[in-house]
Amino acid sequence: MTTTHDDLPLHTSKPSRQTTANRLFAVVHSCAILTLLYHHSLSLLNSTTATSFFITLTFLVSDSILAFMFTTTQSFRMRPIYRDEFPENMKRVVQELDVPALDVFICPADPYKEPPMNVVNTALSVMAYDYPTEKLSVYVSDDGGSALTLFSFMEAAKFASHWLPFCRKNKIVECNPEAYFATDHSRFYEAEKIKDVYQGVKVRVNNVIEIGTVGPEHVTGEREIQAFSKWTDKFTKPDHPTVIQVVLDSSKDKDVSDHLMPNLIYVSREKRRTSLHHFKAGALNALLRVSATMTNAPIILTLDCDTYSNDSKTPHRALCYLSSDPKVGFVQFPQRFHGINKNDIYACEHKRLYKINPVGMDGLLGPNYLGTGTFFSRRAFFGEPSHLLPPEIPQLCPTNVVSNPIQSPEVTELAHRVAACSYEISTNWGSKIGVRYGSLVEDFFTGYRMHCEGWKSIFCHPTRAAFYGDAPMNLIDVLNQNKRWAIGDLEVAFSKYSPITYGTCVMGPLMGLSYAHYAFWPIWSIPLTTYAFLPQLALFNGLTTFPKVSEPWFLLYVFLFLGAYIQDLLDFVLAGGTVQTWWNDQRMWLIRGLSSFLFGTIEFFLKSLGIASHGFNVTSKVLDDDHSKRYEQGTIEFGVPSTMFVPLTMAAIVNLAAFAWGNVEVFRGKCSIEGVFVQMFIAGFGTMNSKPIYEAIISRKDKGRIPKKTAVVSTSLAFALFAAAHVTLRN
Ligand SMILES: O=c1ccn([C@@H]2O[C@H](COP(=O)(O)OP(=O)(O)O[C@H]3O[C@H](CO)[C@@H](O)[C@H](O)[C@H]3O)[C@@H](O)[C@H]2O)c(=O)[nH]1
Ligand SMILES: [Mn+2]
Repeated sequence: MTTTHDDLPLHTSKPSRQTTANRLFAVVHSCAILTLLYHHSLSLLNSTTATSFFITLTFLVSDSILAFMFTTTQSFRMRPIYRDEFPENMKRVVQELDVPALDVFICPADPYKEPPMNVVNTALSVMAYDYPTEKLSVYVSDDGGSALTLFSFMEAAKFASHWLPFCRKNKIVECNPEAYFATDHSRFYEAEKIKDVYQGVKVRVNNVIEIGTVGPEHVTGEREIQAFSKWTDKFTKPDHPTVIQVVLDSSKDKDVSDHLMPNLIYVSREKRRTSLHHFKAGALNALLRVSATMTNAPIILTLDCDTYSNDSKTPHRALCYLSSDPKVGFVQFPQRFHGINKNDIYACEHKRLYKINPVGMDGLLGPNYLGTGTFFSRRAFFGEPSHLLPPEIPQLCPTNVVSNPIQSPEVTELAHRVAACSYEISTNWGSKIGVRYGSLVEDFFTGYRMHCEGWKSIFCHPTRAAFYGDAPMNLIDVLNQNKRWAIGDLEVAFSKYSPITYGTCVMGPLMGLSYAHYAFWPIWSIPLTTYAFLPQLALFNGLTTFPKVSEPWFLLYVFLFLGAYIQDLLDFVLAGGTVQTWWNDQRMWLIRGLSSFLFGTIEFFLKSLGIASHGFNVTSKVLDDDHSKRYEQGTIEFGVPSTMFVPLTMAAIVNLAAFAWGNVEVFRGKCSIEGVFVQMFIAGFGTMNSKPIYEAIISRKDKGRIPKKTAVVSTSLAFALFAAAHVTLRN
């Protein structure tokens, strides 16, 4: 493929203008941190009582963790770069005949948490890519093993025969029908007609979902009967045979304008209770193999079931990079979300994770794999760039050319063989080939291992979002999702591939630190928990734990606090955020620290000791109306009783009590504001951040308030904590 034309560049890049300021600040802030740690060490040596020794030690440990996290964040600030790509040049340089084939993988897992109609829309949005149809195949891996999902796809295929020619003819860029019909579509006279067809599909699909089974009246053709015959009485989600159904075959299925349609293949890999199936990682590996037997496209796009395409030209953008450097293993688009409320109360936009940090890593070896919106070179799943690691059978090799039609008996037989749950036994799948097992954040771990093998990646973030997905819209969902991530991160942090040791040795310190930043993400919980309770409890017991306002050390604290917070704010605002969303973002960071990270860390260690086990809890993508309204208004939803809310509520109570107590003591002249200023400030800051919690306990009457049980347990535990502190701190 010819890709380099001097006068037609495919992409350019330029370093961020902030780089110099970032580096300077890193030096100054590091000096300040070192000074603080020195100060703590001195106090530790000079401590006279057991209590002051204990308190100083706790601050030393907490601040060392903050210092470590600060160091890891610097890796994102040393060499951020911005890229631009020119897909229109790509089109000029490469003949349509020469573009590589593209296999798209979509992974749904639960038809109730992930409405099939939305999954179908994701598929339709990519089937309508502005890409040669015969080169495009869409594979759906249904981990829910649900006939409802297959039924939805069969309906979708019929609708596709109207939708695809409509998009092509009218050059539609937003090809998710739901999103498209929600916008003004009056420009095209046939749009209304197609919308009716779409509504019909939606009604039929939602009916079937409501009833819960695909009744015989829906199964008419021979093909359908055969496909649904697999769902016998013995067929259950965790235990069932493989189902592979070619829903559309690009060699014969035509749309209403007599144009061929892309392949659409439904796969539900075999599952048995007796074998591990590795969640989404396993699903992706099954798709890697099944697709190899059918199309074996050199380019693969992986999508979560909710991530639909918002721009039909995206593949050409990705090709600008994939075709110009064989060492590029994947091109990552940012995760962006639709339907987030105005000030993003749950900080689900994850500006740092999905925008600021990837730009930083892009100047190094490239961003980490974010799980969705990623164009891979198939080759990257099979060993280092310079050394292909061949799979156990030649048909799965990325260089293999498939010669049989996708519905031929040979292909069908082989596809079933490689989708079997015993297939991976004593192979390299999951360890050296494909998506890697061993972490609940398979995306993070896999991208990391690829970078270690010498692959590069690219962060591609055009102004028009390439994809949109669903963010969790409920506090408990957010916390559970983040807890899953926390566990997965620690699995990487404490594996033999720990980024801090293995990673830094293989990829160099900056990449190693970038990955360490995520792998050790949950340890934020240690300093955050310390600062949420210790200064406050000390204040209650008349202990001063920070320098007086008049002491020079006080200025150090001011500098460190303001420096970190202002830099965070600036980064956030420069990346397009507002001050209000930033405030919510920092509050969610505190909330996660006291819930997801804390519980994730505990669960991880319990699991390491063999006491507990954990799985991939799929995030729900649906909301009821009542709750949706509260979400729109920006009210935090608690609602369900959960132990994860307990430390949060306790912290809210302790901070408020300490802040009030401090004020009383100062007013009564029992202590000087000079001495307790920092403690009062922290307690006041905690109180300010806890406002939604007080409301959720006291004034709210809706279903989203903190359940009585959680409130009572938290209050009792807060009292127990006061008592314990009284005994230990007052000596
Ligand atoms: O056993 C499973 C569990 C999940 N999924 C699918 O994986 C995707 C992501 O699941 P979701 O519940 O939406 O998790 P999130 O935390 O929102 O996902 C982020 O984090 C995951 C790792 O924890 C990555 O896999 C995702 O790509 C990334 O978007 C969805 O399409 C699921 O249907 C499966 O295919 N099989
Ligand atoms: Mn998701």
